[in-house]
Amino acid sequence: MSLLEVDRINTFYGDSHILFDVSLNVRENEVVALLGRNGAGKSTLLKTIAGALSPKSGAIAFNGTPTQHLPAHQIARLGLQLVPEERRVIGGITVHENLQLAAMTARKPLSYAEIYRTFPRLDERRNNKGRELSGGEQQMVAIARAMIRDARLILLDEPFEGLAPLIVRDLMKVCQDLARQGRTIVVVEQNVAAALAMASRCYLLNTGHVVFGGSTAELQQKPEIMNRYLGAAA
Ligand SMILES: Nc1ncnc2c1ncn2[C@@H]1O[C@H](COP(=O)(O)OP(=O)(O)OP(=O)(O)O)[C@@H](O)[C@H]1O
Repeated sequence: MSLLEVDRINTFYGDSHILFDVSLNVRENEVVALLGRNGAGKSTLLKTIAGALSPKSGAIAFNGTPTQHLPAHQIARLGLQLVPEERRVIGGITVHENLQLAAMTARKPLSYAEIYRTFPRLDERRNNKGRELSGGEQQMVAIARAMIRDARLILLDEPFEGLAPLIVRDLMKVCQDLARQGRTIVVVEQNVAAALAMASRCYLLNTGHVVFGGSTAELQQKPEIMNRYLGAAA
């Protein structure tokens, strides 16, 4: 059974129709990439899955539970966490306090030791304020917050944006380790090479339609699709 099943959803902003009959599925322990040009609808799709937006039609099931009519906080409690593009690390409190805040809203929080084992850099910086962190460290806090809430499925919206290549490499490894430890990841990323390197499957969106769904190896063997829908980014 799939951990996440999205079946022909249609999402609107007011009168603007953004997602058209979008379907996808994600199995446990996978890293799945969502690719597409700016404005293709990738963030809208993540927000719809996380319950921040409600689809006008279609169905979403997380771990067998229909979620398309549930509010975001209830979906989060089922074990699905969205790490938004803007990261939302609180600048005036320390790294550890940011994690404590996340743990407070968890049903069964993970131990801090486990988080700091995954992110030794955050252990070193645990007493630093959020605003003192680099972009990469802030992204680590954002992912660590989803982890501490013991999320089974983590949706990452452009996690590598603005980060140096070495940090991107470290974060890619963390994401793959999380999948090996039993978590599942859906990642939206403009850095197509990084996304394809860490994911086993991918979906390609174009103006709100899924135009490809399959293994990353399969996509890489179709340069015409890569060029047509990803252009220079590929
Ligand atoms: N709050 C909003 N209100 C109205 N339209 C929106 C809103 N947010 C996004 N859109 C529109 O929805 C479409 C899809 O945007 P979305 O952010 O999902 O794309 P994306 O693939 O994630 O692109 P990007 O990489 O630029 O974030 C775009 O045409 C965008 O202008």
